[in-house]
Amino acid sequence: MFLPLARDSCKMAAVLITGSLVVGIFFLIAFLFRWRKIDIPGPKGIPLIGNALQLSKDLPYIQIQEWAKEFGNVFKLQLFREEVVVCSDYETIMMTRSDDFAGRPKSWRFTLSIPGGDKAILFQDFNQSLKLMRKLTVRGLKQYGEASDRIVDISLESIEECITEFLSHNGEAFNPIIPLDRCITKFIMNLMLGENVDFIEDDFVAVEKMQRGMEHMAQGSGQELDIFPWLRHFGTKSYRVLMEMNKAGCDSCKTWIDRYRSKSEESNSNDTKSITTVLGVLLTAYDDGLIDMDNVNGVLFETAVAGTLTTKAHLDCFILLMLNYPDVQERLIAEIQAAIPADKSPTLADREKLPFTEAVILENFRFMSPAPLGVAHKTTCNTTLRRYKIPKDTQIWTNVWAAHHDPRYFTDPLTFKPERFLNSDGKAYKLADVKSLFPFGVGKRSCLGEKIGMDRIFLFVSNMMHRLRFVPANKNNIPSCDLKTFNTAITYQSPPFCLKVEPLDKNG
Ligand code: HEM
Repeated sequence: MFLPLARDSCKMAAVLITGSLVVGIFFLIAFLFRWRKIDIPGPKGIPLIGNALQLSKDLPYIQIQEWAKEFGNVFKLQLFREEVVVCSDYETIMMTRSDDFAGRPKSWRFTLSIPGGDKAILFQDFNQSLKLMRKLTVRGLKQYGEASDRIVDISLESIEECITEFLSHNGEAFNPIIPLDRCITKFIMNLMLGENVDFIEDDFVAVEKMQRGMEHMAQGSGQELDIFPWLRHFGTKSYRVLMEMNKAGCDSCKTWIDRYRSKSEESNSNDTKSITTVLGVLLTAYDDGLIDMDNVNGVLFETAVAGTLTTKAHLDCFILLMLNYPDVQERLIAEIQAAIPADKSPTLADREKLPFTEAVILENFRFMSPAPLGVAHKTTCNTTLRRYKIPKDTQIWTNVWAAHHDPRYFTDPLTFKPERFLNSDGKAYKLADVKSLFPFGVGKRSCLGEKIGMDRIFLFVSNMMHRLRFVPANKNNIPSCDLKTFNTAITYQSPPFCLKVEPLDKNG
């Protein structure tokens, strides 16, 4: 009685299992191939992987510029399951300024590794919470009015320390990157915590760890978690590394908050909770129940990283440019020495007197484009770009480097030529006037540290060139400022190099 029934059930089970497997495989293939949904031309990729392996890891912006020549200034890349729309010229990039393009794609590797995940700014999607976090951070950075003088003071203090360290080598060769890094990090720490909270060696080590972690991820480490987020449930090695990064970041943020709070209590006042520090503003919002600790940690982490890596890339390149273009350096020195007395330090009020200095800074921004591919955006609704329909949630990349090297806007674009930013009266253009130059991004997600970044770079360049001259350690082997020799990971990192400095006396 039971035997035929058992055989039937076995058959039934076999049919069900096979059927489920077939359906499962079908859905898996459909999921992996994700049938093309955006009708835009682009380079042909290989099944499953798309163009991921064709995209140069070190020079993606140059590779993308080459594809743009073949497929146009709006084209599509397929990166595993993800379709990415790339904009490669000034006009198209300007079209992405609207709210339609102000989202951020979800990146699991960044979300997992950053304290607060995507609840801060850089990786948060376009929503009310982002607007609040941007507003609070801008208030904390306080870049205007009297607070701007404070930024100059703390900036000059860290630059002075860097100059002293450079000069302490007494004409011997040294690697400038560590003192430079320290100068930039100390400034950002002061902005975040206030000058009352001491900057200690551990802070420098912590920020450096955060920077390295971000660079590794930007270069692809943990990428498989973006493609297959479910892998995180299996505790893979990448996942564990990202979680360690997250923990280290949270520990540093906690230390900073504890130090800040105890300084507040020590002085028995609200002095350190002043609205002119990023952490002060965030903690007030936290205490008022407007935001949670993930928001606070996330902004601390992002300010520490976004505020240092980009400035460092720019200044690192500036030093290399001075070694490679000694005529430009001599003209800079001559301008600064003539305009600023030897016993004074250049300040922001001296900008008008230093047009060539301003032009060198703009040309450095154009020449190197510190974030050559910007930071990926995402469409917030179904929209259009030129003649193409772009669905909601599509990733958008902007090739800022290509736009900054477009011969229609910048003649002889591969040459470093600061004069291009001087008008016929010898005055420098302002960044806001040069529409085709946008190193800080465009639209609703543009950099909120733009003013601080610009002021700080001006103070660094003018004060350095007021006090010293950069000289190659070996005149027959000058370190290259060719970006092809640099690592690219959101921003650049030059290979290590050495130089000498000469102090400038009153006559330069
Ligand atoms: C040379 C200096 C700097 C450069 C070239 C630079 C460049 C950029 C770029 C290209 C973006 C992406 C814009 C986009 O998505 O369209 C960005 C975003 C951002 N930057 Fe900067 N940055 C600099 C300095 C700073 C500083 C000093 C801070 C903070 C103190 C800062 C904080 C941020 C933040 C929080 C974002 C995210 C904005 C958002 O997603 O809404 N940056 N920056």
